[in-house]
Amino acid sequence: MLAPRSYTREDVIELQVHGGPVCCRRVLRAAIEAGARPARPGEFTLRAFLNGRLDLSQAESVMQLVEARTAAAADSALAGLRGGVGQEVRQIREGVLDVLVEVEARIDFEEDLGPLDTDAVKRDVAALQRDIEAALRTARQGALLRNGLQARGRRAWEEGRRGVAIVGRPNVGKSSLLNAWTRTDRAIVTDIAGTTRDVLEADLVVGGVPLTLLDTAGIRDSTDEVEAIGVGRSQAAASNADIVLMVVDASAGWTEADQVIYSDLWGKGPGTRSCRVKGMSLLVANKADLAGNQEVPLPLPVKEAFRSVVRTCAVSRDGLGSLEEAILQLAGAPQLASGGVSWAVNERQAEALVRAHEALMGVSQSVQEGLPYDCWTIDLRAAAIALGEVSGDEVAEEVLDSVFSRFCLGK
Ligand SMILES: Nc1nc2c(ncn2[C@@H]2O[C@H](COP(=O)(O)OP(=O)(O)OP(=O)(O)O)[C@@H](O)[C@H]2O)c(=O)[nH]1
Ligand SMILES: [Mg+2]
Repeated sequence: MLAPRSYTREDVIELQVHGGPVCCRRVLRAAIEAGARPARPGEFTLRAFLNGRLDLSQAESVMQLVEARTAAAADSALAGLRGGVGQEVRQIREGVLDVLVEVEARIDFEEDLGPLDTDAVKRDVAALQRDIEAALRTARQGALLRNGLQARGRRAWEEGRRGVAIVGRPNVGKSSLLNAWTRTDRAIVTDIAGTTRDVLEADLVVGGVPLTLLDTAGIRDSTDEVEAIGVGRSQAAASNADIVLMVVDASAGWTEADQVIYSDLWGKGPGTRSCRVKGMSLLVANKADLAGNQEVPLPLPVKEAFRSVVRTCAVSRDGLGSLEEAILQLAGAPQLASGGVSWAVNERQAEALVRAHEALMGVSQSVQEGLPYDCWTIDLRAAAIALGEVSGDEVAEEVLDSVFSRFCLGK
């Protein structure tokens, strides 16, 4: 007799995914025919099988099949196919496999198992989609960091390439910030509102990440033709930037003019359809030296729109360190430094995450439309395979081929 615990849950799942539905059902059927019995009534699922709650003492041939697959999984591990794994993605994949197992077991054994809890499947799939979205966000942050937050040349940002845009109403100190930050006097600074007329760029390296700062014309309604063109360019820079720093005057607080700019650029807030800013947003309360210790009181939606508020004084350069920290934080640099997202900066992997997400959309649709379980499992399997490509759990084709030719599983 083979001890049921001589294989791991993961091994059987490997069998489940790569052996395909036929193989998986064969294993379950063989187990049942060989006399496997559930320890709890009604628990005649592959999950019970995995958790050792099916009595498999009679099912020796089944265990041999399982062990054959286990050997294949071990082969692939030896071949280094699991190197550089993203733990988050592996967990998502396991979630997908759990759903797959549940659905697949119903294909042949619904009468033993009772109906599938469709609502639970919907909930699980939606949660898995959210997890993938989070992983994608991390991936994009990684890509952002790797490529740098750059925009080279005016044409570059006009064409949609991006950087860190400094926007706000006239005279709040945007140009002074650029000068202080880059330790230059590139931008003209005066106390006349409307000094800056055009987008001005300066390159900077922050924590190893190259940034292109874009100083912009103060945004306001203007009858001056040149200024109005400049304002249009400020708005375009804000919509295309990876990060938008909205600068306000800390000593004046949140003014009506700030609110007008906010509503124009952020609409009903980040992520809403009315929002023109696609990048991440930070609020900079400049002229902190004139504001004492007073915080800038902000309307709640504004507070929620900006991940953080940084106080600066462009004259003394105070607060620039905190500003740099906040930017690196936004760009995901701390995780990158600790190795957490190093897996995520690969375009191919991000593409696989998108594929997994699309496959799960397919599952939701199949559930919604009441399509047969076979349709659900096709997409669930596609999602698992795409995620496996990222986590390194996907075994190479040639390994599978050799397994099929050696053991004739599932075909
Ligand atoms: N006390 C104080 N004054 C500042 C600070 N930052 C800028 N200023 C002054 O504010 C005035 C406007 O500064 P700018 O940098 O030209 O402002 P801007 O936002 O670029 O203005 P526009 O180009 O007109 O949109 C100048 O007189 C600066 O010296 C600061 O942190 N503290
Ligand atoms: Mg200026």
